Amino acid sequence: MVPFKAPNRLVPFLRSLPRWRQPPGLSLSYRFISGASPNILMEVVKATLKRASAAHDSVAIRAENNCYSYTQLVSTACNICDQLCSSNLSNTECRDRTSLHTNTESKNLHGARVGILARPSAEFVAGILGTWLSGGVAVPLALSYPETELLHVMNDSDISIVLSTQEHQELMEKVTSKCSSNFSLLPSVETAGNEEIHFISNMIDKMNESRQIEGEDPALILYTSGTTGKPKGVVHTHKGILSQRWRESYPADGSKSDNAITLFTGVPTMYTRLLQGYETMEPDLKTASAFAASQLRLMMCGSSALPYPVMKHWEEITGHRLLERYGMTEFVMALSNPLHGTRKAGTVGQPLPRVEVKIVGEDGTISDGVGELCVRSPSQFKEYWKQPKVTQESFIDGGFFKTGDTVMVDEDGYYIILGRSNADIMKVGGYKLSALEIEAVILEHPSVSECCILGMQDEDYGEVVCAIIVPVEDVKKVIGLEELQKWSKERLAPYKIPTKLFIWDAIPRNAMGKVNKKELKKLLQH
Ligand SMILES: Nc1ncnc2c1ncn2[C@@H]1O[C@H](COP(=O)(O)OP(=O)(O)OP(=O)(O)O)[C@@H](O)[C@H]1O
Repeated sequence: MVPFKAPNRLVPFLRSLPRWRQPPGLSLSYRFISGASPNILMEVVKATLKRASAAHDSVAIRAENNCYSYTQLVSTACNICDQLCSSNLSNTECRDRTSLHTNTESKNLHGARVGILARPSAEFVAGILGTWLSGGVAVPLALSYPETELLHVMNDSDISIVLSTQEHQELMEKVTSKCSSNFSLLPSVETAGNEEIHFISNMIDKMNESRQIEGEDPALILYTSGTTGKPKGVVHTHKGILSQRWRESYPADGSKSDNAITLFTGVPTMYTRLLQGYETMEPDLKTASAFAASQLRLMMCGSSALPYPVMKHWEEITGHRLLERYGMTEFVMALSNPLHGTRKAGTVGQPLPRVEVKIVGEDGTISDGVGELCVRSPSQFKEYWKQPKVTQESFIDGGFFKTGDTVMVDEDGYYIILGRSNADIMKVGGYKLSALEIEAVILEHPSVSECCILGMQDEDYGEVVCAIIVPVEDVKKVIGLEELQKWSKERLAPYKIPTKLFIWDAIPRNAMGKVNKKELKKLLQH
């Protein structure tokens, strides 16, 4: 459980990266400059540059046992910017290819898309910064994507150039050649000298004068996980990213060193895997791992429902009650259990500051019961890339985004995610059932390791409740349908009890550890 290295003070732009870009192994520290006006060139980049200038030696990123200073990060980003602006981009109006060092304003990719494929590393962060410096729009590419998925994202977002590291060079050269984009190696982040420090302060002056990029301009295109269909490109603006800036929430009381790792965030599958790893450890390693985890300030979880047994087990071992929250690629975070106060299992807490929510019933009216969650937030995306119709259909009056998730609010005002309206809400003989509710109950069974509930088509009932179960390893007796029904009967209403059961070795999951239920249904129905 120990090997994760997590951010202690997060640089805000990293918060905007997809969660598969923030796994264990990457940590960074941050002290941010506040009070900047929101409508000038790339506030996040500027703040990082300022930080580099004011405290060039302080650690910006820790990854894979190395520390990288702000100066190292920024000077590499500047090199990348140079590299991008001097590359021969086929579909980019790169007006001027003069050196960035001599003329910042004339260098601009004018919103050309730059794909970035690299492990979570200083190079990845420098790639994002360098892209923004050059006036490009960053499109992070998932390492786990097979070639077809990469091609979908690259063609869809019309990527001009892909930045990647040597280890992925062969693959990416092949893929880029198939979609007529260019390939370029990301330089490694290395030590910078005093000249660079001088250069950085010049850069800040130049950027302060510049008005090339406005807050409303696209900064990032994040592709959704593709749990419910082909991944869509979610366009985030510079202004939207800025609105996620973390305040100085970590008190500078000297109780922790600057380099202390204090925070970890993961998806439920990561915690499940960490717990599985923990179970196989020798006692000494178990103790050391549990202690190290207990020293963190905060541990969070999101992206799909956190099974209660995982939450409970994690708390028993590390002392951390996981803070569960709810977000989407489209607006990053919206609902969260509190930092201080009660973290209620099975809920995702309440709206974060400046986030407004509505629950809309099937008849389109505002409901205080069960309905679709609609969200309006300052960190909201601008549009789906090249999908104006889908974008338009995704909002209701007043600019509230339709999440497609069915929710309800409990007696304390905490939100409960009942699931994706089109995949997790089953219609069984006139009842509407939440697959997530049933999964949560079955996961409590001691011989169940993973569970997925699906509504399978049925002539009589419309749908019937079907369970796919992965048994815990070395279980003496694999659970059968009879035992499953007995367990469920004591905990669920009769119409929620599964009537079909599949026992599998593993449940297929995407890069985010999520199950594509639509695909699974198709598979099972054939
Ligand atoms: N804490 C949570 N509990 C339950 N579900 C969650 C939680 N956090 C996020 N989700 C689910 O994840 C969804 C957002 O995921 P994301 O933006 O990564 O794309 P995706 O929905 O998985 O993929 P796609 O949009 O391509 O189908 C939410 O709409 C919600 O269904």
